[in-house]
Amino acid sequence: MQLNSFDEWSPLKEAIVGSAQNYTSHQRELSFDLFFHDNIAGDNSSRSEWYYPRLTAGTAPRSGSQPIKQRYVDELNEDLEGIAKALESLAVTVHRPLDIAPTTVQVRTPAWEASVVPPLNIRDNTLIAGDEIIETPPMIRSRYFETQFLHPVFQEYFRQGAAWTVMPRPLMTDASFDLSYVRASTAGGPTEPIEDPHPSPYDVGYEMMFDGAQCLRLGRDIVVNVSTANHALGCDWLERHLEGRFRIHRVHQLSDSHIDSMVLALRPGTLLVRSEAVAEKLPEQLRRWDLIVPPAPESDNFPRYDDDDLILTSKFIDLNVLSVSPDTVLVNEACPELIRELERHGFTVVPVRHRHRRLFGGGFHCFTLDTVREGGPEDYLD
Ligand SMILES: NC(=[NH2+])NCCC[C@H](N)C(=O)O
Repeated sequence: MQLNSFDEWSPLKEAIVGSAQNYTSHQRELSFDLFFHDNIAGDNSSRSEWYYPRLTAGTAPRSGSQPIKQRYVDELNEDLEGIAKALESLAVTVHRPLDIAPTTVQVRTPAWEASVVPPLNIRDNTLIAGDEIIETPPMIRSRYFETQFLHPVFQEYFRQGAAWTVMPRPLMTDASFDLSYVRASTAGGPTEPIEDPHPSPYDVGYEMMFDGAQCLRLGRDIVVNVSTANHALGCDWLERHLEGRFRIHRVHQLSDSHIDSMVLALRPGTLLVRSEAVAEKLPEQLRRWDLIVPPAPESDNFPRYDDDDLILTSKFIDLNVLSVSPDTVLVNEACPELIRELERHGFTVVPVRHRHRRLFGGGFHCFTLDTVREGGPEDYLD
């Protein structure tokens, strides 16, 4: 089918589901620590205090490769199969990425090298803007070529007529990163400092670094979270590139980067939000929509982990639901409060198992990329 995805809720026809095959480790280095700063270093607004492994007291290394227990990877892959099956049972055609090779693959550029991670949170590095695939410039070095694992699928959409664009790639030296957000957000919580950036002959100042998951798509409007100078450059690019086709609405520091555990659009006129405070930061037209604010998740929603298991998301990660239609939503079965709340608002909930979302940085919305939905470039903000 032709690529067509303008919103987050209209009837879903085709989607890609990420893969965790051969996920063996996280590589802790500057770009990883910066990206997950709010989770691994801690900030009171998003970090859970429940049995949070203490990095300084525990055995977790502060830099280098940190192995992930095979059991978690196996269970994650089982859950990913379950997500794919659930979508297929709802008549959605599911595509899967290429698997990465079982031996550790390294990426090397003139400026640095990093070990590659599998294409799991595929929402992050691609934005589908209507009939166009836009590969976004990553913020984590190990994800630099992640979209290549999606190329067999992208090539097929290209053959069917899709536009396909790659945003400019950063040199991504330490000096490329705007550290102001993480430096400011360390106030008030137990924190660990970000390593000092090292100079490189390839320094060019702040560069464009931006994830597709910073965007909330609403027909002809796209709401974009901008928290750093890197994001602002990415958003400038997007605005110029999409001019005349989409309207961009910036929100300032709604989260560290991704928007999809803060606010999700479930149907025209209805938003699922983490809190009332989140809703206040949204563009004015959206503040008139109905808000669903579910009760904060309970600690027993999550597995208990060891001190050397890195936790990469906040406790709000299960807000990261995937809409299959304006009245049907895929929700983590471990989240009874959220399920009840959505049912109370008239949604049909399809409960699906996903155990280790806090270890792998994403929920159902992050793990998927919706490539074909029925909706078009409607104006929902009028
Ligand atoms: N597209 C994504 N990977 N989204 C995940 C965002 C998770 C968010 N940082 C949280 O901790 O709640």
